[in-house]
Amino acid sequence: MAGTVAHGYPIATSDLTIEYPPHGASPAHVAVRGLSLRVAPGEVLGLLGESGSGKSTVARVLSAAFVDPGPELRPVITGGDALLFGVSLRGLSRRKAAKLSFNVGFLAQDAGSTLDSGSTVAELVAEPVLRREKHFDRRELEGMVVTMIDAVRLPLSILSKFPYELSSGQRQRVALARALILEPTLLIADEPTAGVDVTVRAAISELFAELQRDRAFTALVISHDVAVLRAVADRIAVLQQGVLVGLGTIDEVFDDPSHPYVARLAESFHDVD
Ligand SMILES: Nc1ncnc2c1ncn2[C@@H]1O[C@H](COP(=O)(O)OP(=O)(O)OP(=O)(O)O)[C@@H](O)[C@H]1O
Repeated sequence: MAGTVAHGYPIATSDLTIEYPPHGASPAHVAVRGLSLRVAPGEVLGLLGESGSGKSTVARVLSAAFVDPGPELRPVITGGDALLFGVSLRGLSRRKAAKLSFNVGFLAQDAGSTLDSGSTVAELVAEPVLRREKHFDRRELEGMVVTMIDAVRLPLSILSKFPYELSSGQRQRVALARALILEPTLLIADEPTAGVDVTVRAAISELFAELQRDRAFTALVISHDVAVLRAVADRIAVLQQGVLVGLGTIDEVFDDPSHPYVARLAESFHDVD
């Protein structure tokens, strides 16, 4: 990619360096260094790496135009660039951010377990639409909510329930419905199976893959779980200590690991196979 960033890709980063500025007694911290990636339309790229490797930092930078993580968590691009649909995220104007937000959905880490406990499922799934357009036609919205609940394979009887009345898998399905109701062309999903019982993780991954096939959205899926990425991702990017150490299909990356960390990962993965 030689330093230039391609236009038209849902996600393109070029030599991207991301830093957390100094905060109180903590010095500045470079969390991602020189990351160059492209995600093609309709592709699902999995971002894999151990805890602290920089996965969430990438997600935060890519979604910063729509979700402000708060001053302590706000990472800054200090080198290279990141583009969404050809729009640079460095010095993004409000107008461009608003325009991008029509195309990009974000599924935050723990989205299922942080649903507002005072709202019903119907209200929770309708909320992103009403946030964008306060006076959206109620009848049409009801139809959209029902379609979405059906799409995430939940029974309609769940619409009047509150999050605490649901299982972890059901809550995560509600979170997915909220992320997809605005029909984003790009979805950034940070650990879509976090907070979900181990027994239903595979079901959530399969549901994600099915929804992606039906709706053909592009996605960046962050996970430390190879099984999740095997179910949903076309290619994976492996991060270690903020540096890209592997990129390709899962088999390409693990069958020919050019980096010792990836080789170790591949070994541990084959052990459990
Ligand atoms: N708000 C912050 N201020 C300073 N440093 C931070 C901040 N958040 C994360 N970091 C540091 O940046 C690095 C990358 O963290 P990040 O949360 O992106 O990792 P991760 O791969 O998503 O980890 P996990 O899988 O545990 O969520 C880590 O070294 C972490 O300590």
